[in-house]
Amino acid sequence: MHDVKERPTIVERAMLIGVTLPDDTTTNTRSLLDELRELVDTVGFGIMHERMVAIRKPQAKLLVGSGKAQELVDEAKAYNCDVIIFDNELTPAQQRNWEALAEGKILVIDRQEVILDIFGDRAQTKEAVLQVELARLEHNLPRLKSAWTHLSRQRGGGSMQRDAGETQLELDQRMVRTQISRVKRELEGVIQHRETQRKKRMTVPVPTCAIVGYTNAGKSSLLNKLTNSNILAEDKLFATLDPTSRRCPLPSGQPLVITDTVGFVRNLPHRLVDAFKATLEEAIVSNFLIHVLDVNSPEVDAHAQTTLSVLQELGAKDKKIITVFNKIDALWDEETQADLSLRYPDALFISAHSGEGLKELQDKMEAIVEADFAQLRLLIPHERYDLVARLHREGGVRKEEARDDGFYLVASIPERMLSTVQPFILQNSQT
Ligand SMILES: Nc1nc2c(ncn2[C@@H]2O[C@H](COP(=O)(O)OP(=O)(O)OP(=O)(O)O)[C@@H](O)[C@H]2O)c(=O)[nH]1
Repeated sequence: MHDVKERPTIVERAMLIGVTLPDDTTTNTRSLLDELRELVDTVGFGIMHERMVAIRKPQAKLLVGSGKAQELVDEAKAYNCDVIIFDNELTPAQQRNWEALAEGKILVIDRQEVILDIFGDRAQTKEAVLQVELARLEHNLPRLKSAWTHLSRQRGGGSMQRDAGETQLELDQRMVRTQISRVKRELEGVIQHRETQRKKRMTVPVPTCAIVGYTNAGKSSLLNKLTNSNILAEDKLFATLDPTSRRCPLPSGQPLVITDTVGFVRNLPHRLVDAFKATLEEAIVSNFLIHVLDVNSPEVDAHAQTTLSVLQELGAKDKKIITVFNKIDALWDEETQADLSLRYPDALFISAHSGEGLKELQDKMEAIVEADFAQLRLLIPHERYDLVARLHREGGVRKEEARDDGFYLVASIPERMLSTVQPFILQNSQT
């Protein structure tokens, strides 16, 4: 777009603002800003000043009253801030009004934009990259008149001209709409490809589990720990898995595929829930979930709530969930554990670092797979009793039932034997 011009300074000095309403009882403002602070740190901005503001009623123009807004802008200037970041969501008009109030000298954004930026940096698969691009374009479209479009543009030193004429604005809007259509088309292709891959994977019904939870709870660490403790020879069957999915057989030899998912954050912008559907979709289609919580977080209940409500939005809340409180090695307050055990009676306490509690976790995982994975049943003819004997030797048979027409075995097939027994798998059999 030709209306991009150099911005004189690189944005790096930020003022954080959290606005609360009287009925805002979900969590206290201090912790709201704690989280925003972490997000802003992640994008590499220095935080010069923070303010929490309580208001009675949101104002359409600036969210807070004009007098208060002026006071906050003056503070931002006094602290030499280049950017004001709101924990609250701002409408495009409010964003413009704030920037006008700061005479175009201060960039005004909200946490959604910060999250978009972080997700943009983390997107790895082609689909995730496209999804983030789409979310960003849709976010920018109603803000085109604004002085700046995006943090990364900022950091690169460019920005969008504030005084673009109406015609130029319309041109820009059309261009963004065209880009949106292009990205959507590309996405359709990628999604179709993923579906085909997944169907291929489903032809051998191996149980799957997704690790979900708040950002920084230790999901990736847990996946690594579980995987390292179960080193397995290369298996071509799963060579096409998404990079975040790994084979992770249980100690009994029961095959299992575990997927790491994107970390949740409070008020995950809706367009980002869509954007990361690709990763989260693994949670929807998996057989069960491991919900990881940081035992040391003072906001652990709010985090649990956030994760469960996003799962609900995705239609995955009725799945079996194993709740684990991670980082028990770093817990200094024993009362916390006692209190959490009372409130989350089924939860386990683990440490992805020290390995504490992992055996219990794996036992629970085995129990769920055994109970739920009824479709992995084999019908083996009498004359192939050698195969049944081998399954026994390999520790793979949990239940065996002799039937008139053959042997009926339930679940727990060692991964190395999957291709051997595949012709005998009874798919979707509930009998
Ligand atoms: N003390 C301790 N620290 C842990 C443990 N597990 C993870 N951590 C630390 O917690 C931080 C976050 O861990 P990750 O595994 O990256 O967390 P995540 O949930 O995958 O984070 P996102 O990728 O942001 O969603 C890292 O600094 C880990 O070293 C644990 O059992 N004990």
